[in-house]
Amino acid sequence: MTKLKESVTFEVEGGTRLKGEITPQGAKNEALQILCAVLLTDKPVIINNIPLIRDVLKLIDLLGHLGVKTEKISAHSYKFEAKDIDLDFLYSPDFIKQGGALRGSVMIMGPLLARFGKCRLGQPGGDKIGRRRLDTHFKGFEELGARFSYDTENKYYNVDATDLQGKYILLEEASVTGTANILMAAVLAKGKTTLYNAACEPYIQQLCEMLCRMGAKIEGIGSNLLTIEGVKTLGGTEHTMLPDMIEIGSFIGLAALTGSEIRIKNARIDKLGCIPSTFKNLGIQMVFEDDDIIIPAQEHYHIDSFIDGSIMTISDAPWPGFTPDLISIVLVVATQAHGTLMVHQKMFESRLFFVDKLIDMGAKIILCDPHRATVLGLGRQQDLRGITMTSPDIRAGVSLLLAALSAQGKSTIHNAEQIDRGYQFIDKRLNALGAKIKRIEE
Ligand SMILES: CC(=O)N[C@H]1[C@@H](OP(=O)(O)OP(=O)(O)OC[C@H]2O[C@@H](n3ccc(=O)[nH]c3=O)[C@H](O)[C@@H]2O)O[C@H](CO)[C@@H](O)[C@@H]1O
Ligand SMILES: C=C(OP(=O)(O)O)C(=O)O
Repeated sequence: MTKLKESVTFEVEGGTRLKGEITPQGAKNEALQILCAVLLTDKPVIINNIPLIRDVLKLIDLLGHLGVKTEKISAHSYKFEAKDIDLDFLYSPDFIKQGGALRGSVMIMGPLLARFGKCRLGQPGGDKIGRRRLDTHFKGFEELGARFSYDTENKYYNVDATDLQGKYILLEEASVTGTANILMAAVLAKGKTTLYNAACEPYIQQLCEMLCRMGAKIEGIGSNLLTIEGVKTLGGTEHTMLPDMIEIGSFIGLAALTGSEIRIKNARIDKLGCIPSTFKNLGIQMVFEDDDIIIPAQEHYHIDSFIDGSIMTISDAPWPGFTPDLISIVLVVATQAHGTLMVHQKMFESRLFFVDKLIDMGAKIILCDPHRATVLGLGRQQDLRGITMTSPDIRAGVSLLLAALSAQGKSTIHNAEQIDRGYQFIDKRLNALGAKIKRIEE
């Protein structure tokens, strides 16, 4: 496995037009679910199109410590075999450290509970973007008959069960990782589980399809009502990750903000939901050719108004609404549009604070409150200027990178390892389009 550097800085020379083709990586959030699902069987599972990003590498490492055998088949394909699982590892300090390094680790709980009757976890990591409670996960496990306890002193979540029993569960929120976790527990529970208010992002749809290929019985895939008929065991399978829709949205934003012509290859346009139409609302032109998205070089783009003439608002919502993970990108793209945009980040309360850096770069943004920002587009009458900044989270980080690429002069982005959590070799791939990004690692 690639050795990960602790600290990464990007030095970016901005103001260059980019041109060329880029192929999106496999989806980060899907990969985290799919990798956890290998724990549900002792049979081999082959996974293709694995993005080689920080969070995924860390999860593969964690699975290895749990006893999952990993074999590299090719650059992005691995074979996993969870035959001899070492549950003692759950009680080691290393486990707490490794689990705490990413959000996705929380999804080992459902599979381990279902297959071995217990699991524990310290506070999972992930973006610091506001409160990220796990109540939905644990209430779901409890509904299936598990006992849950929280060790407040050591901050451990514990679950155990002798038998999981299917039932009707109404989730209190359509949590993405929560749905994945409860679903993975329910596939091996006795009898029928009905999950209502389930998340239905493409990540979850892909997980359901993988589980069905392993022998699970799931109906309602793609909806918020999943019906699961428990089975005794699951077998092996082969799974291929979808292209990362958040990367695709980021590349659409990159092309618009830098006035560049970019072709995004093999985008699985059928799986992008309202992402393309949301960027179209910002005035960004897109041509769909086969499964590629071509964004032509556009000097100017004009934000639409609503039909009644009122100011365009873009907000996040559970799927099929607009994903919260693209809100920061939409915001940065609006800084050079013509017109005004209200950005409403409903889910997370600390995800918009990075706008102070954009304001320092010359953007006109009013942060109305932690959830809402109004962007007054500069319409390229004034360029952003390069500055030194620190990336607070993955999506803010990539938004700052986009801003730096469009700005005049040099920008320095510290804490860029945050960007590496979700974007594979981003500097190399964008430099191949003509960007000037220098990676400094310590
Ligand atoms: C590893 C992974 O897959 N991470 C994704 C996952 O995180 P994760 O699964 O942790 O996020 P959740 O879906 O649980 O919830 C995210 C936030 O939205 C709130 N919430 C959620 C559902 C809802 O109907 N109403 C509501 O307000 C929650 O209270 C929470 O604050 O989903 C998030 C929401 O799409 C994404 O930003 C993350 O990239
Ligand atoms: C919030 C995100 O990731 P995580 O849930 O892994 O922190 C994200 O991918 O934008």
